[in-house]
Amino acid sequence: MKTAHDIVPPEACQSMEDVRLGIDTLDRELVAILSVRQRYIEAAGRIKPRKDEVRLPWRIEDVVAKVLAEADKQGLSKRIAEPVWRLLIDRCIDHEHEIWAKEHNSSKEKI
Ligand SMILES: C=C(O[C@@H]1C=C(C(=O)O)C=C[C@H]1O)C(=O)O
Repeated sequence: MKTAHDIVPPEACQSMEDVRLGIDTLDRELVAILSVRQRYIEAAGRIKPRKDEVRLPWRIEDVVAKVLAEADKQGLSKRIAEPVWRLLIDRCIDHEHEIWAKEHNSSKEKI
């Protein structure tokens, strides 16, 4: 399997095959990273004691601000980064709610 080390750098691409191989390779890495992010969300759902702490507006803004600062440093468009992260966080919070409910209902059953 090709890795990020084998692909043609974007500026050196000469064909759509080069471009698509680069994108498909990076997408696999993004999926791997996002699946680890999802596991941190699952840990949050397990650790947070209260349901009303699952969505914390101050932390959402903190995450987005850090992402936008990094996007600026690394040359990622804010017009791509901001909506992608806001949707990602929104879906992560839905997932965290599901985990929170499972974790907290099953611990009640044990009592
Ligand atoms: C993981 C957390 O829970 C939520 C999920 C967030 C995320 O996906 O980054 C950010 C804010 C939280 O409402 C957290 O509070 O840090």
